[in-house]
Amino acid sequence: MIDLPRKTLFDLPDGVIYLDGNSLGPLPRGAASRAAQVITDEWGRSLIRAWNSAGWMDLPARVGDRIAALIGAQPGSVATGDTLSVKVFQALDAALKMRPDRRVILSDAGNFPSDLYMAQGLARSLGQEHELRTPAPQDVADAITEDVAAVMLTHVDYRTGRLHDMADITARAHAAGAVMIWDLAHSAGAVPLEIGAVAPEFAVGCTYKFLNGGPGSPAFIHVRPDIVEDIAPVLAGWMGHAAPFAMEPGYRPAPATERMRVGTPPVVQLSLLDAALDVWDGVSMEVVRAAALRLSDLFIAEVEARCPDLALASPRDGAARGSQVSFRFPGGYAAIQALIDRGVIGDFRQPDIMRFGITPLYLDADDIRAAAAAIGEVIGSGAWHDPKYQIRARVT
Ligand SMILES: Cc1ncc(COP(=O)(O)O)c(C=O)c1O
Ligand SMILES: Nc1c(O)cccc1C(=O)C[C@H](N)C(=O)O
Repeated sequence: MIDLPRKTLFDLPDGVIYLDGNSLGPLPRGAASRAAQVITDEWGRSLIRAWNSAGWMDLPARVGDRIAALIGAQPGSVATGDTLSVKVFQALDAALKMRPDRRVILSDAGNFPSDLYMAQGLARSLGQEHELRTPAPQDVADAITEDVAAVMLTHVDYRTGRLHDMADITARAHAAGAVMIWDLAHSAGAVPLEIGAVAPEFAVGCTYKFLNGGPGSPAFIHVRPDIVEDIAPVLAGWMGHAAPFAMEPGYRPAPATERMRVGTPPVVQLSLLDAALDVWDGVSMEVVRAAALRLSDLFIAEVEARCPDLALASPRDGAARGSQVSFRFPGGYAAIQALIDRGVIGDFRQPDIMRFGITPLYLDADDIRAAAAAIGEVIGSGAWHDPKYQIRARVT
């Protein structure tokens, strides 16, 4: 088993402590050279022949199997491609069609906006007969009533890092006759997952956060193998067809989860992701999780000792927290800008959340102490009051 951290596998700029891998993972060294090879050799020299000669055609399924291993799902049960928002839409449409007599989509008020927007858009396209319920995250378990068609939740809350009890909620959903969809955006590569054992009907996620696949890297969708053959995909694209190159006029779904593919795979991004996944070789998710909890507890203690004005927004109990730590602070936006100026990169989420990703693949205790010291300096000195830190960037 390989020890952590694995900093040498990442190309991080000097002088930066990166606490934003929960939004965009850093560049794995192997990914840059693989991109060069795919672009220059495969695309440049092999041209269209590369679909066969460089294995581009098999890439989506191969990468899907590597993700399946990281989320505890069966080989062949994960398809890759598109964006997470698209995968949410596909999963929710399939879930609603599995429960045609029910009209309620249950999510929570902390869910990522795109997931909620997708549910709203889908409901509109289905004639506005469905109701989207969004109780507070801690009230979801009790809100799973027998009129719920689909429970659609993000496992780790993007703002607070609060973790839903996946096994308990899935069991409750199934007991109530509802279909379960988990969004693993902030879980895949962050916490150990046993999707096969927990057995939700669907799990979706992105690969540019803790899986370090790069900006815009493809999303994934897992469909439980025993239901997949009954799914008629709403986005019936040719790459989800049983025989794409037969060019038949009518759609016939591919066997198994491959039917959730839509169009041409993003070959360069998939190749980058494939290379990025090498950093997990020989790494146990349990070891990553234990290290993340140690580092997170240290971070909380160090920040709280220096900054009484920052209020912990994440659960104090590590078992109830994903791989991020968030604090509430009214001047949070400016404080994050001041920290970025000092080489400590975290991010801000409305209305007052300072958010820090804890990623043991490339962070150690010295980084955590240095980051906490910088936070103490920015808050304690009042440096965040500087007008230059109040200017809002387009992407925050
Ligand atoms: C929980 C969650 N769901 C959905 C999304 C949207 O993903 P995408 O922009 O890849 O569609 C994100 C992040 O952007 C997210 O954090
Ligand atoms: N996908 C992003 C993007 O294209 C630009 C900026 C940020 C993102 C993110 O992924 C945000 C992220 N889902 C979050 O938890 O806030």
